[in-house]
Amino acid sequence: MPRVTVTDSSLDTTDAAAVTRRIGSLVRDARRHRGLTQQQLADRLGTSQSAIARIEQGNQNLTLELLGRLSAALDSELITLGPTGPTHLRVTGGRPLQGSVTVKSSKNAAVALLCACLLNRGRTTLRNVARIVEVDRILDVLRSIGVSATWDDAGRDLTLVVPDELDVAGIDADAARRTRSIIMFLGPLLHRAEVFALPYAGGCDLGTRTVQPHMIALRPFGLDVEARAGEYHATVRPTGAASRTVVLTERGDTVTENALLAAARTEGTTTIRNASSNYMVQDLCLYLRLLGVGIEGLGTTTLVVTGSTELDADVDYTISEDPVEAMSLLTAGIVTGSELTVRRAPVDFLEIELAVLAEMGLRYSLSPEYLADNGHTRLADVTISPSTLQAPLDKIHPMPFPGLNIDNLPFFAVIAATATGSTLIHDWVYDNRAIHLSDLTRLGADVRLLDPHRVLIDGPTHWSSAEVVCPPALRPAVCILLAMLAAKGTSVLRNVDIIARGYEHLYERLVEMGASIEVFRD
Ligand SMILES: CC(=O)N[C@H]1[C@@H](OP(=O)(O)OP(=O)(O)OC[C@H]2O[C@@H](n3ccc(=O)[nH]c3=O)[C@H](O)[C@@H]2O)O[C@H](CO)[C@@H](O)[C@@H]1O
Ligand SMILES: C=C(OP(=O)(O)O)C(=O)O
Repeated sequence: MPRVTVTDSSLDTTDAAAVTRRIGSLVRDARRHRGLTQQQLADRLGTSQSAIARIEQGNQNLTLELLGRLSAALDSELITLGPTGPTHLRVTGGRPLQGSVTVKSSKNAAVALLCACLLNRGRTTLRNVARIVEVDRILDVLRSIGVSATWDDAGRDLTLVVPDELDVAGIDADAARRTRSIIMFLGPLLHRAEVFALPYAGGCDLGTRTVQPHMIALRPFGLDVEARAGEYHATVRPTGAASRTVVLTERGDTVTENALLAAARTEGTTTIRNASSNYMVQDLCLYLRLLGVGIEGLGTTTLVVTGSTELDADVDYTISEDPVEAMSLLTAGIVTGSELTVRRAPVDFLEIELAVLAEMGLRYSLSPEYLADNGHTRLADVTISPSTLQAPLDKIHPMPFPGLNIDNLPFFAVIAATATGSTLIHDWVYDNRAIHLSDLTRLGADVRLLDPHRVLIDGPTHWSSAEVVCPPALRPAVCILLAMLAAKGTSVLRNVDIIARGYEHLYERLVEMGASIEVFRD
């Protein structure tokens, strides 16, 4: 959440009216972020709606006392004295978890759908949106170009309305540069402007992640992109073709989504070959169908899209459950030897993972399947029991869906460390993700990096507590936390802010299942 930071020097020089206006806009953003109306915030403060309106417009003198009450009412620090430090965790492990936990909706579908709303002239309501930093970053970017985004009172459903004219030049470049998903603005924006610029895409530190497949995929739609001075400079020259075939050079998830977003508002038929059929792509296809886009081949590697230049529908879409969250929660239970139920697990996208775990000796049962609220994705409750695990005979490696999900691969490292024998984990996809797994040695695991893509893990591990700085990558960071839950004694995980990029209330939910995790700052 943005906040005003007051230092001695800024107090001397800052124009008071400008600060009041800035705080007013922070109050408005924080209120909307919490899904509150002005009246609801006024009720919390015991004041009137018109007083809140004045504060938000920067027309109200603000005392420190009032700021404190506003911060408390919004559960958000609006003003800080000096820079705030990073967040750390103190984890006392070595005890089993118990009970049940419900999987939240996926980060990766949420970001795709937030980009997709740019195609719709009507209202988009996304339901069951995960409250994670990655969503906030895309929302910051969308709002900066003029999109209205409002949370409902419970803060779960998000309504997006896109204006006729977007202010692409006013884009919040800071927020944009911190997410890779900004690359998915190319597909929708190519319908809106002939020339535009976007900041370079960022994201986790996983080594080089190419954007070239996106450029190749969007060329048949007339998009030409030149990367210079930290920006993608896009030029669009409509091709006039009645139909087109896009052959993806990589079966990537976001590149498939970009091609879908471009095809959705392009008249005629687009055939996308070597398409990813992963979970976020399926969520996106289901949403686009609600907008009136024809899509055949859902769940396969050939998608045939019948687009329309005008997409104007008021739609509600409920984002499906996150297979990577489900895998994270299952891993928490497995490595702590727990009896635990993970509810609403999208088994559609966990089948290989569960089959590998069964081979390793995991005892688990599945409830009868039921459908997610999107009416499509198969869910089940997975109950795991304490099990003695053996290393698998073959290496564990990811493949595009329906293979083992690359984002689930790091969790197999922690699980393999608890199993007897040697497990080879081969991450052929990312240059830098496997490297972060060697941090598990700090907690006693025998993890050998054979080369940047392969780690050999010998178990079982006698976990020991340690102090570790969080790796700068989301999944490996969570893996270290889960290993700390397995390790007897008190561990400290430093600089955990990255975890909030993709997980909502992870620590609180683990604590509800019996984990001992304390959040602290320096
Ligand atoms: C927002 C989002 O949805 N992010 C997901 C998406 O990122 P995203 O779609 O951005 O993934 P990338 O394009 O970075 O692809 C991941 C890596 O795999 C390589 N590659 C990919 C496909 C292929 O057929 N061949 C190949 O070599 C790419 O060169 C790259 O190095 O997909 C990744 C791979 O599933 C996931 O880790 C990310 O969580
Ligand atoms: C790599 C990941 O995401 P992103 O594409 O957002 O960096 C991830 O979710 O693990």
